[in-house]
Amino acid sequence: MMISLEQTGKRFNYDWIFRGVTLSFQAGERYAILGPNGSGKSTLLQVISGAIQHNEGTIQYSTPEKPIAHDAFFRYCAIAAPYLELIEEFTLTEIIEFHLQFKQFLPGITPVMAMQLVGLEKAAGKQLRNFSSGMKQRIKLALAILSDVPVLLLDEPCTNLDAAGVALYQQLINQYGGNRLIIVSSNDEQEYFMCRHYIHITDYKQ
Ligand SMILES: Nc1ncnc2c1ncn2[C@@H]1O[C@H](COP(=O)(O)OP(=O)(O)OP(=O)(O)O)[C@@H](O)[C@H]1O
Repeated sequence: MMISLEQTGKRFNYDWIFRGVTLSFQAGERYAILGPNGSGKSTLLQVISGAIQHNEGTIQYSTPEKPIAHDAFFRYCAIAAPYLELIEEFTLTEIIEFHLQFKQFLPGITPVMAMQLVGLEKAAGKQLRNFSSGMKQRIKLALAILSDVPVLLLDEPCTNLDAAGVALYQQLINQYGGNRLIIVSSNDEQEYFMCRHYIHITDYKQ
């Protein structure tokens, strides 16, 4: 999967958050979107995901075989982000079952394994409303990283994680990141440790 932005810009009301973004995200590569609080990292990631509409320029998604329509891209990507809420009424087992109605796990990964990989197997029957914020973040990461999709979009992936949680995140990426396109929005090196390409959002302020 390749994602190409050409002179892409996003504004809220009269404020341009970024303009003139011309970038190509290549299959198998790992990118970090960097910048201070409020600079627009998360907005750029959401524009890339198609969750919010850009105001100028273009975004194109393609595989080596064919272009991917904007309204089909969601099938090819998994997202973990602070603003994406889990359904609090579900138990951990139920949220995994629900997730698997839309996305498959990587080959060989079972729901029980997914829980074990993030240290939550004992909480299988517990309602998510009773999980701590760090436990919820572990679930979001497992659901995203273990999904069998070619693109991972991670917004501040270590939000609410303690040191053990950060280590788990890094282990999940190392073990299951594979040859996928990964884009991380972050200002914490522990979150983008695996990235070789850096995008500084402040380069796109006009
Ligand atoms: N829906 C919206 N309406 C108006 N302004 C918005 C909206 N969403 C974001 N913004 C503004 O866009 C700017 C960029 O926000 P964004 O969340 O992308 O920053 P960020 O770099 O991810 O910040 P942080 O590091 O704090 O997460 C901020 O000034 C924010 O207030």
